[in-house]
Amino acid sequence: MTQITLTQPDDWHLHLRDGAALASVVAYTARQCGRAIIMPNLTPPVTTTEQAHAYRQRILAALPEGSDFEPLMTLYLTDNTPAEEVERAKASGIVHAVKLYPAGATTNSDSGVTDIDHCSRAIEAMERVGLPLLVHGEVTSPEIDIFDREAVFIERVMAPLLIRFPQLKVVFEHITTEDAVNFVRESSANIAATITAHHLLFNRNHMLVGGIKPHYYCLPVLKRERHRDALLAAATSGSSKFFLGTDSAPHARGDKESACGCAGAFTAPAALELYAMAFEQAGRLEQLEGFASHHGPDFYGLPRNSRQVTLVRENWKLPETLPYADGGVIVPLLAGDTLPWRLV
Ligand SMILES: NC(=O)N[C@@H](CC(=O)O)C(=O)O
Ligand SMILES: [Zn+2]
Ligand SMILES: [Zn+2]
Repeated sequence: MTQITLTQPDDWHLHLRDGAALASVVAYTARQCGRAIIMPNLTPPVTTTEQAHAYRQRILAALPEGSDFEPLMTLYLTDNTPAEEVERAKASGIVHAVKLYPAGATTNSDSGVTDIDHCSRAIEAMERVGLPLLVHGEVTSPEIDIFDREAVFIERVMAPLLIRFPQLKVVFEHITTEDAVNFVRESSANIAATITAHHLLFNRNHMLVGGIKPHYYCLPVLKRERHRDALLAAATSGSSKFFLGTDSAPHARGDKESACGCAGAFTAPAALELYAMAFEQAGRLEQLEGFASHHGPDFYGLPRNSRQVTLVRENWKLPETLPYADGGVIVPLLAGDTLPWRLV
């Protein structure tokens, strides 16, 4: 195959940041995707519909001239999110989901949920109005090994949550384990998952063998090959429960290449190309369109994009660095490497 034409994809999990950082990264996604679910973990986080409105305006203002990219906004769930805020969010038409970060689980999650029991009324409202809950699924207890945090979350938080709120729409975000794949497969149709390109392409050896490579460090952390295999099988299976969410998470080079480096892989500049590499590796390029462009909008109850995009088989080199906020630079994942597919 030398070229693939598919319905334009959307990114169902994206970090755009704010201010100068936003201005330096938004065009990469706008070039590839029709829409993206925008993560609310700013400092301070986006906890109200009013803040989501204002953030959406800043994103639109940062878009390249003529772009019709549509940011789909989310609210950051806290211990104190009132049910009324959920209703306001749904009524706004611009907020498409609410994001659960367990407090302390990941970048900018300090205001996250300390105990999901504090959120019962808000979650009950989401279930009632049909606003999906997006979940960073890791426990944060210090005694739980970082490689086990997703599996333990399923048992302690996710499974009980779904029993308590059987109609709630849930996206298990950026899943990284065979445990999560099986859990989502066996759950009802209102439970889906996003999978990143980096978790489809890499295991923890890529991050740790031959020297520690901070650009591969993200949360949930890369797991062993057995888990990557399960993720690749799920993504390429044709199941509508699995769809594209890059979790592209920009951090300045100095914040990654550091004695205490930030979690997050910056994949937006070559997102679709990276997914194509993974699907080709599985011998399932024909399943890319469903995963990238159909399953997400179908789950969210939105129309599929009407435009098409084309990938051509053509080697191109990802730049070593790209300009970032305040005169700094950012290093995309696979910087300096040659990729076999290129979006035209
Ligand atoms: N994935 C990451 O490693 N980092 C994300 C946060 C997140 O999605 O958990 C970020 O905002 O930098
Ligand atoms: Zn996360
Ligand atoms: Zn994320």
